[in-house]
Amino acid sequence: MNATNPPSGAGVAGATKMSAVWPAATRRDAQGNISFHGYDALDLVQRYGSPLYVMDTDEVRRRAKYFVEAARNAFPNTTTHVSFAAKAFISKEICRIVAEEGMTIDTCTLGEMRIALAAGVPGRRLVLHGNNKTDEEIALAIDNDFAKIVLDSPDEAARVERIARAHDKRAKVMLRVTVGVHAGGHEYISTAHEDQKFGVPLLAPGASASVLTGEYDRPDEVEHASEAEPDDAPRINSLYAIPPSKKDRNPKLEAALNALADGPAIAALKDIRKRDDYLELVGVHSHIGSQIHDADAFIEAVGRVLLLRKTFYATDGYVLPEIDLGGGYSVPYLDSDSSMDVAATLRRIAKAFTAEIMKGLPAPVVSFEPGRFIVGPAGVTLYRVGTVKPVVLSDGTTRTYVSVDGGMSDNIRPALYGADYEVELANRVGSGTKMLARVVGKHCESGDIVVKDCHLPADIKRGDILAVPVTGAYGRTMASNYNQALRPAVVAVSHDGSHVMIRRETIDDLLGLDVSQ
Ligand SMILES: Cc1ncc(COP(=O)(O)O)c(C=O)c1O
Ligand SMILES: N[C@@H](CCCC[NH3+])C(=O)O
Repeated sequence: MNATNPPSGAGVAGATKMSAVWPAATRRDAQGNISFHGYDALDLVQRYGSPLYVMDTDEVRRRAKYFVEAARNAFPNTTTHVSFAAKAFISKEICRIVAEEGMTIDTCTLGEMRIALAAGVPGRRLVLHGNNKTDEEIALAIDNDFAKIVLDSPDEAARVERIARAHDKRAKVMLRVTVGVHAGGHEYISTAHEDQKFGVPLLAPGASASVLTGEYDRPDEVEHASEAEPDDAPRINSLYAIPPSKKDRNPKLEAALNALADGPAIAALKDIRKRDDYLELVGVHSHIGSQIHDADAFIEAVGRVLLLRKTFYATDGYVLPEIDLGGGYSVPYLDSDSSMDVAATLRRIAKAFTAEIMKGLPAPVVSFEPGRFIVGPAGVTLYRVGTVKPVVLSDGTTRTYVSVDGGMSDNIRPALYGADYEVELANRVGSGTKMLARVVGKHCESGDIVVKDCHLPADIKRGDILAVPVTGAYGRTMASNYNQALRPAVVAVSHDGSHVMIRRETIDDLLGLDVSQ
């Protein structure tokens, strides 16, 4: 690797560890310099320019390993797959790192597919998602024998079948379902309620989701459940291997399975099965949202997916080999945020595979698709301070607007979701009492905020370096050229050195796109 400035911060006397929202190898020395694996923020900016995304690749590796092992430990008796959601961050180097740690990679556009393939990740370790895939994307996935193509709407099966037939291949497909669980950090990142664009609903319009909620393992209790009185001939023929007596039937489970049997998801699964020559149905997929803190939402979702699997076995005798439970695992952005215990959450998910819901069926392969959890906390953005402007507020207090050389073009999350971040002066110890400040970008929007409310040293000045942690996910990948800003470089830092992972855009890049005469 291409080592740059000699490590300083981590080794020097007085260097202290930062809070939990910073990559583990971040330190601050007695002079106030923040460093990553010993590489000072100021030196990195001087060498690679500003703004600068810093990606701690050791941290990415550590987090990938952690998730893969947590999944394996939570499900000791079945195969688990963990796929990295490349929409959170993608570069060839990150693809290689997560692949080395045993992950597959989830892509959803031609660009993501081509980068992952260019990294040398074989198609059989790639997944294709997307609610509006092009024929070209589908063809590339089929050509490269992708591990799965996740069908997002009922009509997609016919399209994929047609393209598979043209390539004389059998495509491995999953169906993405919307399980009706509302979860996630913001309305825009919640994906499993009915009124949005992803997936196929489980239940027919008007059917109440309450039929899918609750326990199925307590026949004594459910026997008295008035909404679920068993009728004489259960429609779900193969729910019971041997028809039981009325008293041994599980009316709540039957009600759930009957409702699912009438829903769009089962209809779509049946349709896929009809195309068996060219489509191999490998499972169902559920992703309920992103930045989810509440483990209960995952538990509710997995219960519904398992009920769907059971229903399809009962109606069609087909055992769906795999269930993919998507991503969405939250990370703390602020020192005051609690952090999700992912290993404990995965163990709780495993417990949702109750005896009654699994009865008569082999355990499926269980898959996950974390994005933010793997890369979010591994990234820090460095900015140079420009204009510093105190503004007197209507209550007489002062807020100081600290403008930096980036903004919503390198991190859209505050503007899009109202996301909050921590920020630290990274190149010296400030003096004076801390002042109320707002870190803003250089774009022509008043919503161009980097950190909405923070306290910064009163002597903050032009040329200082600010560091904003937890920007490794959905920063670079959602960056734009608004105001013709040049998207910043991504620099990898690790125990092994620092080097450019993605180069900074140049004015020539911009001019090169404008082909008008
Ligand atoms: C289908 C799918 N899988 C995985 C992810 C990754 O989500 P996260 O980064 O929250 O783990 C997303 C994004 O929300 C997604 O849409
Ligand atoms: N882009 C979002 C999350 C959505 C993830 C993709 N389904 C974020 O920055 O938090």
